Amino acid sequence: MTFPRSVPPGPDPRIPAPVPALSLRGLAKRFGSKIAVDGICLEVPAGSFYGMVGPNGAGKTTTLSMATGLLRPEFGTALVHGVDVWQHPLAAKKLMGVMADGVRLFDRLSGEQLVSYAGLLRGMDKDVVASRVKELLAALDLSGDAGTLVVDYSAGMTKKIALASALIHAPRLLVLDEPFESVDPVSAANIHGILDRYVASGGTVIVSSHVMDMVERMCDHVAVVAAGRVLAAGTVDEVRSGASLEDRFVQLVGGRGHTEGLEWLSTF
Ligand SMILES: Nc1ncnc2c1ncn2[C@@H]1O[C@H](COP(=O)(O)OP(=O)(O)OP(=O)(O)O)[C@@H](O)[C@H]1O
Repeated sequence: MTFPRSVPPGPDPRIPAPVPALSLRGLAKRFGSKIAVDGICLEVPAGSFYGMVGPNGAGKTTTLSMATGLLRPEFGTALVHGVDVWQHPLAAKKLMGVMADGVRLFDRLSGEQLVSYAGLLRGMDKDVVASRVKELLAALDLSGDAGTLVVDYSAGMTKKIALASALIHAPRLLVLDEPFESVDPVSAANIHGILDRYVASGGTVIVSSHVMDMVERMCDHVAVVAAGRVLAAGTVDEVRSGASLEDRFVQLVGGRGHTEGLEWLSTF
């Protein structure tokens, strides 16, 4: 008599593994003697809402800049949906929408002109660009300031117009460095809604943020980065492992700084 053989656990080898939206392999960057990014490896699953958190100077912006073709890595590779960002930058950039932190916009254009320019630069039809610009400005509550020069926008408005420019070509992957900084709560909720819908329809979002609470509410995956390395990465539940993300973050990153030596602050 023969017994049926038990099926070994694990993925079916006949089904190819899904290609991650972003795959970082050993990315590294030094500025002088400062190691900003120390061989970061990260897989961002397609269709995920991925948060990258870390203390000031952790290497988040440097990592995202290397991942999106803005800063050449010293070592390592970045693949967007399997396309090497540094070997095939045009193909990779077609798949991405990027809102970088601290990169200057063409701020002598009006908001409407800037977003239109972003669409036309990507070879989009001008009528499609015009209708999408209108919809994006309305969704981000910027219709009333469509004709205002970006140089005269507030910090939050500038974030929103940069986001509109990143969305205009309907990319498969959105990389947003600090998208909520300076943005008011109503606009933040609007942006959150837009991003949720985008992820629900199959897009992937990566956001860097310092706001743990927001990342915990918004993201399904998170990576904690410090000193240019990934300390923990996975689903939000895996990373926080029963604690709040903020507590887990403090635990991983090494606790709060000491405040001794500031006695003079209470001598007024
Ligand atoms: N252009 C540069 N020249 C010299 N050092 C740099 C440069 N850019 C970044 N660094 C250094 O690299 C390290 C990582 O900086 P990075 O901006 O990537 O951190 P971050 O995690 O984005 O920080 P924050 O949360 O404060 O924005 C820091 O020590 C920073 O001083």
